[in-house]
Amino acid sequence: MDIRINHRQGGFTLDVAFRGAPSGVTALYGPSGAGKTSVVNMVAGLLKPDAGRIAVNGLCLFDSARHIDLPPEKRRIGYVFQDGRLLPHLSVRSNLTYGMHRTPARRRFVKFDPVVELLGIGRLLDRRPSKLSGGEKQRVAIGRALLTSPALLLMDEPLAALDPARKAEVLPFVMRLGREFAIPILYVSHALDEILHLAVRMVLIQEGRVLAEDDPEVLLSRSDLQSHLGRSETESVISAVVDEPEDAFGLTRLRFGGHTLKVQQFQAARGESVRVRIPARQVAVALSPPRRTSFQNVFPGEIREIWDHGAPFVDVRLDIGRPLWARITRQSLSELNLKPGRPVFALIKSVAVSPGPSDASREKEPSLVVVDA
Ligand SMILES: Nc1ncnc2c1ncn2[C@@H]1O[C@H](COP(=O)(O)OP(=O)(O)OP(=O)(O)O)[C@@H](O)[C@H]1O
Repeated sequence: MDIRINHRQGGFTLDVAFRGAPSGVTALYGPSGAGKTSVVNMVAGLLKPDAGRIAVNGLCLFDSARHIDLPPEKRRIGYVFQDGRLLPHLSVRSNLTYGMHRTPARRRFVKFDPVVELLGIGRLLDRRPSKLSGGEKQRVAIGRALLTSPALLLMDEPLAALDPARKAEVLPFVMRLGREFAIPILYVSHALDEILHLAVRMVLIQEGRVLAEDDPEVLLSRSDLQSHLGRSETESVISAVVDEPEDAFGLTRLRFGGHTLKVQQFQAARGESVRVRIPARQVAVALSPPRRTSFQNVFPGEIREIWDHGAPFVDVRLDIGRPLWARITRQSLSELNLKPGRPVFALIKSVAVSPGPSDASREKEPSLVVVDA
């Protein structure tokens, strides 16, 4: 993706540029009113930018300098809206084929049966949308968009209208999309949980501007972005792989950057990719390797940054091969004389594990599992 947009609407100015990931999910994340839907509508061709360029997979959709502005139906884009927008008078099957027949047969690379199977909607084909649950409607809407064989799938908060149970029902299907179809997905959300399940890349947008674009793991480790992430507490996100689903002590062992992280056993397959979320308050710091301790996870590292946000505690960013935040009191900071560059040991207590976006083996519900070790 090559997206560069300048646009004014009322008192709001949009001035964004980002590239996104060539495949998998790129998340557009930001607070309400940041301009996310406007960006997606401009990529879809529903709203015309004042200036800029929008290209996807080598196809130029809009270029103000070259006077290119393809109409929506020529853009090869699938759009999944928050509210599904199925055609009420048509069956599920006809809603699906309606999308398919919009694309000429020679350009169709997404086939009906695999989509129906992937989304688990085979038994719904003869029903009308009014006889579907919210989660089922969204799965059909995703199927309809996919069956247009798009070069890019736009998903604007596709889970936002669903209750937590329906959200958990649909999320695994979206996860599978990203890895089973080589179609890049631009996914709008203001739920970090969703992004950590799905996104290989994250574009942080605020007040019509891109603040940063990177792997979510990297963005979430940056202290300068913490106040823009809408999180109530500092935490680190580390990608890891399941090394041993159940060891001799009934723990699951995860591997990242040469380290082994032991967590309470959860259902996982060896080699599965996961994202581990570690709240800063679950990490302690020691100057020497603690002996005879109940902490299972102790990693050597170095202090990189001390982030003082004016509270009785400070957040310390460690480098243990990956960035890791620890929350300590001001008293500990002073007594241990902690400073950037100082070698230390990180003691991790509790973490939460969720399936990562690149994992192709997991079919289970991806709710976060909170585990202690
Ligand atoms: N037609 C319009 N005319 C004038 N201003 C508009 C118009 N449409 C949207 N805006 C303004 O543009 C800004 C960006 O809106 P947009 O819907 O793109 O944000 P968003 O990040 O998608 O928000 P949300 O998460 O609430 O959907 C907002 O300040 C909005 O009020």
